[in-house]
Amino acid sequence: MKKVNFFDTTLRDGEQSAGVNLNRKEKLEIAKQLERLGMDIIEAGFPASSKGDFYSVQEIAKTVRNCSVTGLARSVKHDIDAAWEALKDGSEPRLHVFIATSPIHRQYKLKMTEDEVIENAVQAVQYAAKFFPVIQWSAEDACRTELPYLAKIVEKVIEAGANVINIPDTVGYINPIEYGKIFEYLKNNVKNIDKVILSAHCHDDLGMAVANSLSAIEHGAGQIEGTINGIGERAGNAALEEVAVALHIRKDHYKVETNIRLEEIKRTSDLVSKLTGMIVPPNKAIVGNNAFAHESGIHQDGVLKEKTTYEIISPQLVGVQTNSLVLGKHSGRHAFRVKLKELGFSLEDEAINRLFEEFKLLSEKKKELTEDDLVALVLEEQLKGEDGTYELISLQVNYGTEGVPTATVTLKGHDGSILQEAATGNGSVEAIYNTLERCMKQSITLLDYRIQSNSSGRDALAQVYVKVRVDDLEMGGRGIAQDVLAASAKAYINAVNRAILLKYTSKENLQTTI
Ligand SMILES: CC(=O)SCCNC(=O)CCNC(=O)[C@H](O)C(C)(C)COP(=O)(O)OP(=O)(O)OC[C@H]1O[C@@H](n2cnc3c(N)ncnc32)[C@H](O)[C@@H]1OP(=O)(O)O
Ligand SMILES: CC(C)C(=O)C(=O)O
Ligand SMILES: [Mg+2]
Repeated sequence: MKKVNFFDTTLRDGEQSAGVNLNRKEKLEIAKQLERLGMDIIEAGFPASSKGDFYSVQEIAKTVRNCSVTGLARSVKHDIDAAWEALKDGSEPRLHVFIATSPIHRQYKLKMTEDEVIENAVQAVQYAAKFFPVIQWSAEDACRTELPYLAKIVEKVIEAGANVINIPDTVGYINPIEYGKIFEYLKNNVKNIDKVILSAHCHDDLGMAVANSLSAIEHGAGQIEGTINGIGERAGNAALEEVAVALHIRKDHYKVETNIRLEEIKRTSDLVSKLTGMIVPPNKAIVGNNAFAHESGIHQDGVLKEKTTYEIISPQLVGVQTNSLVLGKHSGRHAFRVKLKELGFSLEDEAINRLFEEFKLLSEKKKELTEDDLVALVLEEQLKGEDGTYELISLQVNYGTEGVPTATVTLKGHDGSILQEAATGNGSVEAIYNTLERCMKQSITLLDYRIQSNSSGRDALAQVYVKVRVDDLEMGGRGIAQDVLAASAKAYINAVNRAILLKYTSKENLQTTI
């Protein structure tokens, strides 16, 4: 099977992402991980561009031994000299020299004629060949270059000693069919093209970088350039992890192999994201947090019955521990039941059905329900199951910075009677507790009150723990609700109910602490 080389430019083109700046240590750490990932070539930087880049490239070239390390240079002696100095101690020093070939770049940027660009490119390659065993030459903006001219300059640089010819889509302009045609054209119109490796370097301005890279492979490219997570100048480069996994999953179609150790992908992505500060969108293919998450009931049911119904990539293949069934408003009973079991609850069907209804109601209010939310739901259900004396029917709190907080509570008593009271307090919680005390006609002392968010986010459930003394008995109670005041009321009622139960029914098995 034909082998395709992977050329990673996370540390060069990737670092050209607006706002990204990696120091030497960070670059080295990423380079080592790229080596573990099985990259064939690492473009470690642009040595002539700054002292920092020079020393980073040098250190990476000296450290990384299992892949070829390269550095970028313009077609000027100074850049090539700097690259040689930085790379000469590497295991396979390789130069990446480039010049723009498109009419727009020739005319406006370089201010050179067609012939001057060719002369410049040839001289640069000839000069570099004195030092470097391997030279990659790139036609910047190749995809907006006249094809006969592109073929002409490629032929000349091959003659001058280039070993790899890169056809970049510098501005992300091309589409897969057109890109394939460029490779075909060069194969048919350039002398000695079969003596070099053709390379693809795609940008994602129109969202086609990965598709274009795959098309290049179909049309003879032996090397693919890109970055981890697709970071890079403007909209970024082709995401190498996507190309690698596409080649693996669709081996039947592409029929090529690579050195990439797919199980290192997630780790590499996480590291690059952490060190560059470029956050991976949740829906990003392969490495996004949602890439292996199923939210809708029908999909979850399918995946539970047979993973391949909705998973073409196994998460473990790319180093993700497991897929996940995210419970939200689109989820169904199958996934709900499995999740509860995973959390250690063995519940009767009836309880599950009851909980599922509550879960659906809650999921209307909350985007995603976390495991903590589910535990809270079950515990809440279990609290309800206790044969308590009081049950909260309704709660109304009046609070304003200028007024006195007032609470109105309706409770159902042990005999089914409805109790309604109102009272004030220094704060809303105190007003609620004063009102409850009045409803319950007991002397209750609040000993402890703790509140915590059950998960993260604005819509997290509130969990309140209280400790009360009813007569001489101390008892803990817990309440969970979306609103902190409702959770506070529930916790208080729960504690009192437990104290009463313990006192009058001698339920020894009731826990006194929570
Ligand atoms: C498509 C790409 O990603 S190419 C790589 C882009 N990466 C970078 O530019 C990052 C690093 N760059 C830098 O640090 C700086 O641009 C440097 C150090 C390379 C050059 O800085 P300066 O000398 O101040 O030049 P500046 O960047 O303003 O302009 C670039 C010059 O290089 C010329 N140039 C651009 N590409 C090439 C090339 N391949 N070969 C020769 N000259 C080139 C431009 O025409 C311009 O020349 P001019 O000064 O005669 O007009
Ligand atoms: C330097 C070249 C290869 C480049 O990054 C581009 O053209 O996008
Ligand atoms: Mg680029």
